[in-house]
Amino acid sequence: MDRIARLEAHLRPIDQPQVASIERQQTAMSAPKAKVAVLGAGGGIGQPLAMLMKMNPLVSDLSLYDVVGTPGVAADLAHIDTAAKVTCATGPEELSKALYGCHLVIIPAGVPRKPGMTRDDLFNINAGIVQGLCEGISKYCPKAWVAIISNPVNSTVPIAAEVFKKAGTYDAKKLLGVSKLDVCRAKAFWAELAGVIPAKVDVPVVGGHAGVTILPLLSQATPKVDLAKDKAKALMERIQNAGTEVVEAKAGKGSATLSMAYAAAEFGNSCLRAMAGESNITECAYIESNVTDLPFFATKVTLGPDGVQDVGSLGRLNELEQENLEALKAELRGSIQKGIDFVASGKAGSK
Ligand SMILES: NC(=O)C1=CN([C@@H]2O[C@H](COP(=O)(O)OP(=O)(O)OC[C@H]3O[C@@H](n4cnc5c(N)ncnc54)[C@H](O)[C@@H]3O)[C@@H](O)[C@H]2O)C=CC1
Ligand SMILES: O=C([O-])CC(=O)C(=O)O
Repeated sequence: MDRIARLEAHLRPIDQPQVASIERQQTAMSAPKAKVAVLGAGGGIGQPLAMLMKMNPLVSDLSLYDVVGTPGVAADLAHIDTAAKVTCATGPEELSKALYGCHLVIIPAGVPRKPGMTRDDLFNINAGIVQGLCEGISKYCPKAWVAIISNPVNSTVPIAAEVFKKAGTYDAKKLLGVSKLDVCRAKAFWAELAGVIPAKVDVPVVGGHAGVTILPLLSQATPKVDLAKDKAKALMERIQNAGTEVVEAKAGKGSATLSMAYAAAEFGNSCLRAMAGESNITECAYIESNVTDLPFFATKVTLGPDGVQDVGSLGRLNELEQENLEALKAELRGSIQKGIDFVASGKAGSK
């Protein structure tokens, strides 16, 4: 190769993948550093969620925790050439290591449904798991935002609140039940109906995260689609039963994992963007609320640097939605109380 050819080779413009990789690294370098923990990282949701968080440039440290299987997931993810540094911890004696210094903790730990079960049937196992993990959070990262995926969300979020209250670390603005998958489903189904791409769709979903407590506000969906009452009712029921649709299709092999991982990664990204000071970040989330007479309720919220900044109102409901709102209250109230009573009873010992 002569001198000119060597010089040309040296000056050859870098290719697209290289540019993308450099841009990712630059974004990550200029972004605030966030440590994110996934508790239940070895599971059906935990693994793809951990991968999606590994790809998020706002994450500097990704902490993977589970009672089993974490080293394999961590070794695997550590070979992805993104900036987030992966660490892993296994079992309660390593929980402190997993949580120390975390800004955001996402919890998909616990058992999933099998066909024929309700989410509430998971309470007996998952309530204690969430309680134990939240006791750890109150000790090792009491200022972290906490996003709870473990079912039954209608009860596990009140459980977390009670644990934090007992420990004196409760900040209602930073405790978020992840109901985003209901919004993803509502958007996917509405987009099909409206004949547009889901990115152009908005559908608020309020209430809770189980059966009839899931209340999609189709009258407020955009773009507008004129739906007869029976069609709107059928679509509302499809959204309410969408989790069961997946449980049945998986026929005993668990519940939604990939769509949930996607929803949680998007939700986590919103939390990190808000934490970093970006404004106008909105999500639907199940939080402590005074929008209704129930102590916890999912609505649209605006996230700010310190957690929930504004809680959206319900807006105008049509007759069908108003009927459903009244109908869901008894079940949701019962699930909330069940969570509160569980912690008060001291049934699950602290770890
Ligand atoms: N909020 C929502 O929209 C959704 C919630 N879920 C819920 O998410 C939970 C997890 O579902 P999958 O990932 O499919 O279940 P999975 O069984 O595949 O994974 C759960 C993981 O949690 C781990 N785990 C159990 N006890 C633990 C503890 N004490 N500390 C840390 N990790 C622990 C298990 O070892 C396992 O790796 C279930 O409760 C499910 O109902 C599922 C889909 C949607
Ligand atoms: O249905 C389940 O058990 C899991 C879940 O919460 C969902 O997919 O919405």
